Amino acid sequence: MSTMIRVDDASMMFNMSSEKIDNIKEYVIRFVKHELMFKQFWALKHISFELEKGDSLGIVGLNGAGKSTLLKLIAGVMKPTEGTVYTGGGIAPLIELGAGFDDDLSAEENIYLNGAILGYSREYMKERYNDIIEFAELKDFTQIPLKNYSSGMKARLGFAVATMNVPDILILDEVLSVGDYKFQEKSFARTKEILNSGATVMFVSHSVSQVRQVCKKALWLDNGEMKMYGDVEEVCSAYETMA
Ligand SMILES: Nc1ncnc2c1ncn2[C@@H]1O[C@H](COP(=O)(O)OP(=O)(O)OP(=O)(O)O)[C@@H](O)[C@H]1O
Repeated sequence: MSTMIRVDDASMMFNMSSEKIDNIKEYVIRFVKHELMFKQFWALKHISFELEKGDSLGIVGLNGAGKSTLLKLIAGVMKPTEGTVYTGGGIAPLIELGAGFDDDLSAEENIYLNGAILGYSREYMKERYNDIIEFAELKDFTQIPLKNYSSGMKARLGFAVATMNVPDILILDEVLSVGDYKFQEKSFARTKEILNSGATVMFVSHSVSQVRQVCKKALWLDNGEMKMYGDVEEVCSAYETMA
């Protein structure tokens, strides 16, 4: 089996300003004078695990436990302060759906723009276009600027674009709770399809039942530390009774 994700003793530290500064001028003066006071905050501490092709890992934990931070390290959005993160394939990070969209452009323009950013040709995107619009259920809204979309419509478009291909690694941060009930079922089914095609999936959700349905393994994060890692049922039951 091939290793798709390897996290080796990764820790993430943020500098938090420890005093309240009300205006930018004072901030700049203090910055230049090296008078800014920072407090070190470790959002993740000594995280290690390894996932192979086809593995699915759910991450559970209370608010602020470090779940999204861990996904951002895997997606390459941030580098760990200490330790290493290895990924072995193309990643579809669904962290903030529609983050790459331009609100002044229509859905059609955004789809082609997104395709271009991801390196796909116009012809290729033309082939995928109808599938994307159909999946997002936006047939009657393709020419409207995204600023006039509801947040659910935007999220649907984001999910449809991000999952138009089966990636090697799929990263989902609370995205199966976007859209209405019907769309949630559809996006859930597509996630299962992607998993069944052999992708490696990392999934963050506050819904423990969704984690159980999607994942084989689970990681319980507690204040940035690995509280428990292993079989999804064991970790989720412990989390439900102890958290
Ligand atoms: N860019 C940042 N700068 C400073 N602190 C940050 C930054 N990003 C995250 N944090 C802090 O790191 C901690 C972990 O945040 P994170 O978003 O990973 O938690 P989470 O488990 O995903 O929480 P939630 O369930 O509420 O979404 C929090 O205390 C948060 O305030």
